[in-house]
Amino acid sequence: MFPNKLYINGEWLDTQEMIQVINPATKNVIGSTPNGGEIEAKLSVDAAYTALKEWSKKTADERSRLLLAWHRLIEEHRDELAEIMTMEQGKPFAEAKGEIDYANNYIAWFAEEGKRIYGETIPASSPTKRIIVKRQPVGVVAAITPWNFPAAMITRKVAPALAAGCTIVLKPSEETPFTALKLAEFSQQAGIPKGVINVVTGAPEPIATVWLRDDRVRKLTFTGSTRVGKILMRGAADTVKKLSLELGGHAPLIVTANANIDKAVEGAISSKFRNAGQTCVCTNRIYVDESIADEFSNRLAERVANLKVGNGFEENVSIGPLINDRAVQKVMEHIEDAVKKGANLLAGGNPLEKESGYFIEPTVLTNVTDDMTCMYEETFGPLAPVSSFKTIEEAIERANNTPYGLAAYVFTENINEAVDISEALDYGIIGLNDGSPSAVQAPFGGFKESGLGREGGHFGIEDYLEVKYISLRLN
Ligand SMILES: NC(=O)c1ccc[n+]([C@@H]2O[C@H](COP(=O)([O-])OP(=O)(O)OC[C@H]3O[C@@H](n4cnc5c(N)ncnc54)[C@H](O)[C@@H]3O)[C@@H](O)[C@H]2O)c1
Ligand SMILES: O=C[C@H](O)CS(=O)(=O)O
Repeated sequence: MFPNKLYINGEWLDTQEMIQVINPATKNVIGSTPNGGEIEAKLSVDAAYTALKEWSKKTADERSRLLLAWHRLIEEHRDELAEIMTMEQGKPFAEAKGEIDYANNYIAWFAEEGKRIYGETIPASSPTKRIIVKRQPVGVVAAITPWNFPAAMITRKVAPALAAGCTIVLKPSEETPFTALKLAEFSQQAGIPKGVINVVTGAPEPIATVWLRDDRVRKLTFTGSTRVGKILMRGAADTVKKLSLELGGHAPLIVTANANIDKAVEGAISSKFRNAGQTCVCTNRIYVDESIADEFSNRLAERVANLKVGNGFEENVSIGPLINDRAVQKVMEHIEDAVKKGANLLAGGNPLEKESGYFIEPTVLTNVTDDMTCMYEETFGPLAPVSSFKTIEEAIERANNTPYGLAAYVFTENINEAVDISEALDYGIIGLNDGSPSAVQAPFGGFKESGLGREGGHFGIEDYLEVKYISLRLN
């Protein structure tokens, strides 16, 4: 079930050292993958660079047909892929199936988008000149991805890269390598030629160092923490690589006095507790108008208390385990810090010894103030801190007071208020009465220290293209 070899140049390779993979719901070892290093990292660039010439010369139709063949295999094996994902990442099986569909929709979207890489002609100032603008593939792309979306964060990069005519070397998270390797297996079965996609599992630093230093790698695309994003940004400078960075977030959710409270509660549940609160766009702090703060908090706590926590394969489980012990500790530190500073615990608040997995109760805190760690540090767990505000201006100022700028949420039934607040928030993604804004058609990405560039939609292929113009002088 679990692929346990690297995928380089169409070959499945072993290494002497292996890295164990744990099921976070049981802490059992479910398999292991090669601990690839410098040698494998260089081999992967050799393969991608060799494959680039043929792959970039294929027509957009040819590349599209191969991407759609890959899409069909993923569709056929959706449940198998979802089972692997729940085993290695922990999310509920239904969420895992949803992620496979979401990931696969990126492949379908970019299989078509590759056919719309248009150029243009520009009127020249001389009658004997013509100016022709072309977009061409960047070249070899290095991709490094996180554990929280083991499929979607990969296809959101691989699909546009291949559609644009690039080839790619990919390092998935050491926590969740199997989904990536299984996707690679299906890409091979789909007929995507050797060297176009290469997957190197292993410790991140040695692999990234080789890729950053290799000037044949012309672009780095990274999804993960802002801390690591900054390390990679510095490393990419030496060879001036193009960069796409999808980094951390700290989403505010604003509920005004004009909100539909039931809609706001459901929006808070979906934006906060998806993937046990382990998404980059999860609500991290909730600001509620003081006139409805108690009513909102009590309804939210009532819903949260009914969320079932457990192994992702159990029926009706909404909250799976966190990815590891450090993640549980971080959430507990945020809860303890807030309570010590005066927050009230309205629901949850404890680790759960279920099957000895990394479980924690979904938690609601009220009477929260901005000096509490959870109000400025990414929690990345099922903790909903609620703070009240007096004026809309105050809410906007507090919501924008962060180095992050990925997602924000606004709940109000007043259209003028909705537009005013949405336009004043410094975030790349605004959920307006919508707790689940992510969509393959839309330009996903953030302001400030949440990243550079956009993934998804027609914006998402631009970052894999170079623009050149040809100045033609006629006789
Ligand atoms: N903006 C987005 O689209 C998005 C999506 C998912 C996750 N994230 C963010 O990712 C974080 C959680 O994911 P994570 O824990 O996997 O993040 P992480 O930064 O710890 O790891 C991400 C990837 O980087 C690798 N890595 C770690 N240290 C590295 C180094 N020194 N050099 C090179 N690579 C290194 C890891 O092996 C992994 O593959 C959160 O901050 C979350 O907000 C952002
Ligand atoms: O964790 C960040 C992902 O981008 C989540 S999603 O795209 O909103 O599903």
